[in-house]
Amino acid sequence: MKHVPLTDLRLYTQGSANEKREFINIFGKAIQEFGFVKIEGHEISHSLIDICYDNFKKLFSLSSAEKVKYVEPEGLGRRGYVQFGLEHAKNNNKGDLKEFWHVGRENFENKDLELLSAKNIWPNNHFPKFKKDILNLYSSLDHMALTLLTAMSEYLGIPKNTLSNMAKDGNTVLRALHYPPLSDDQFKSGSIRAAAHEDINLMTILCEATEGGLEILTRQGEWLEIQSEKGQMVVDSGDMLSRITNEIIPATTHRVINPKGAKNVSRYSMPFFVHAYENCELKLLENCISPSHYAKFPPILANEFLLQRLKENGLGKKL
Ligand SMILES: O=C(O)CCC(=O)C(=O)O
Ligand SMILES: [Fe+2]
Repeated sequence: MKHVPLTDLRLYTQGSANEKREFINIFGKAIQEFGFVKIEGHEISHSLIDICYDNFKKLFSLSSAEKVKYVEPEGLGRRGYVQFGLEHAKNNNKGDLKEFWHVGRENFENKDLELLSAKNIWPNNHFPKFKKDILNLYSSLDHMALTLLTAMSEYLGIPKNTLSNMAKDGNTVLRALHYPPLSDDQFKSGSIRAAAHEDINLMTILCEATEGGLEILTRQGEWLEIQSEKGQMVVDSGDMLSRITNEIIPATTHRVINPKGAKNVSRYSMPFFVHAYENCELKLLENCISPSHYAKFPPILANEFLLQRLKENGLGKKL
């Protein structure tokens, strides 16, 4: 397969029983066997995505001195601004050529989880509509994520709300990324925009990026570019889903390469990292159990797993 499979979410949300089954199979198989899938027919408006990109472009164009005012005091980068070059892929000490901003959940059904959650950091009042626009996109993506996790549970043959219940009130983050144009020195440094990595979370939904550069490592070991097209979301699964499914749904390695030649412009992207709620126990799903895997994947709380992984990515240090 040389192309990322494409499917239409309306088959699942509005289709007949057969169409629902068709979606579940295409979606599940694509994630399991290919690693990534493109989804059209979702309800997230293109104009909302554009509005959010405009907001973030303005934010990233502030001076560094202004932006560092929005760094999370604990230095974990869970919310607010994370400086250029700070995050790196696990087992890679070269910082990625990117800066980013994280927005977390504001509306919780379970108030205990709200108390546990890191608080969002909002830019000052030069950005009057920022919060409203971004939270609007957050809740649309959250809704889509719960639908996709329901379909994934059906694919795995487990009760259909198993995965969506884990992500309800989840510690999910919208990440807005800015990859600035690169200097000659940066080109020569050997760093790339985002080095090869797997996502930490259950599932990631990527809004279409403003430029190309995203590549996935196919199961045959080749890098394959993913073009994002208008109206399509790109979806992949992360380490948390891999862990609880006993690697039946592996996390797929991907990266963002540097622009080639003269096309040295900024790239913006907005992945939505779907996480389990903070004190959710990540344990092997019932029908994925094989006794020999318990030693490899002992149960762990979602937040503990996240903190462990953030540190491995260079984000655990106090600044
Ligand atoms: O910028 C992109 O298209 C992907 C970013 C990514 O993989 C990540 O931040 O985990
Ligand atoms: Fe990623």
